[in-house]
Amino acid sequence: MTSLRFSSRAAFDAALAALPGPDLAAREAAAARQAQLTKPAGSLGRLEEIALFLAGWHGAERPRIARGRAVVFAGNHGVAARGVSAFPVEVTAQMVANFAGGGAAINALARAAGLALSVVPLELDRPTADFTQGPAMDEADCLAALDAGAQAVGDADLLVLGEMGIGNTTAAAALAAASFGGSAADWVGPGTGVDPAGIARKVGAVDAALAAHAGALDTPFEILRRLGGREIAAMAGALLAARHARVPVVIDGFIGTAAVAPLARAVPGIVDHLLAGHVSAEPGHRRLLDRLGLRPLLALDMRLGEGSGAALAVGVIRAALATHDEMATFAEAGVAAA
Ligand SMILES: Cc1cc2ncn([C@H]3O[C@H](COP(=O)(O)O)[C@@H](O)[C@H]3O)c2cc1C
Ligand SMILES: O=C(O)c1cccnc1
Repeated sequence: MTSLRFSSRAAFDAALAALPGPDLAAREAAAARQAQLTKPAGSLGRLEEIALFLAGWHGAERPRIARGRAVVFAGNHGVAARGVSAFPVEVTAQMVANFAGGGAAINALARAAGLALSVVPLELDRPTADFTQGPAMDEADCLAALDAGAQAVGDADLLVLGEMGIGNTTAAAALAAASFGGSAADWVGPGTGVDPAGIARKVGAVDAALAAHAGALDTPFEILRRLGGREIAAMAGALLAARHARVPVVIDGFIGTAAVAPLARAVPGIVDHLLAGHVSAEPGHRRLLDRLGLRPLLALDMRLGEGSGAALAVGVIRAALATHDEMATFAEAGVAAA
């Protein structure tokens, strides 16, 4: 269980500055076991790396996922009023109702992956401010969202982070640009499917935001607060709290990855307990994963969000642990080693 609370900006900064690492002895023991399994060394490729990753964060030679959980955070964005999405803002709340009814893609994918699902709507009736005009959130708002994220980790032993928020690919592009530089056009993409005029409005919004906040985007907290949204800050809070509880996290698409960007710019090692579930079709996503040094597990041309690609990748993660746990060693099976 995580007990981390983001009661102040200083508490957030302190949590980011003191990240625990994995249990290296457990990781070593898992590597020693891998070397004895009945296969040429390295032949299971990244499945072997995933098993070692889980071993380190779970502190177990043979890690198991018993309490996998997907959490979908939802928030509304003032910048959506600038015509940056193909869909109206009402869809955020309507999709939250759909999640509750079990009818969204993430419901089906979480069930298929054996994940519990929680949905956390964050003040949908009170959109964040339009960040082209000023900060998206005040300090208390941003802290409340970070804290909602931390509380959602619960007793999960693998956490999938998802989001729902009409307009949030524009916020994600702004976060990526503020964290890693480049022009707005480098990070903006079609999102839900805007036309070229919509892309131009998105680029205009991101450029306006970068100009409006120039000189003030100097810390992870300020980047999140000024350019993020509640669901994005909640994902950041969740992954930071998960780190302190040594819970590995699977991130999803462009928006979920953008939540990591401000933290990683200041503390690159924040990505060490993360797996990138997939690379989405949103063009900025691959670029952002590259900047973070994360290699996606899947590439299926998905561009949905909700945690959908990350939930799908849990099947690969479970398979990696199954081989690690269930395969016989050379000695057990009487197979001649190299
Ligand atoms: C029905 C529907 C379900 C979704 N589920 C996730 N998203 C995705 O689309 C939104 C981001 O795209 P944009 O920035 O273009 O608004 C986010 O809510 C994201 O999760 C959805 C979008 C729609 C329309
Ligand atoms: O990359 C994503 O997750 C994504 C892309 C487009 C729209 N919603 C989400």
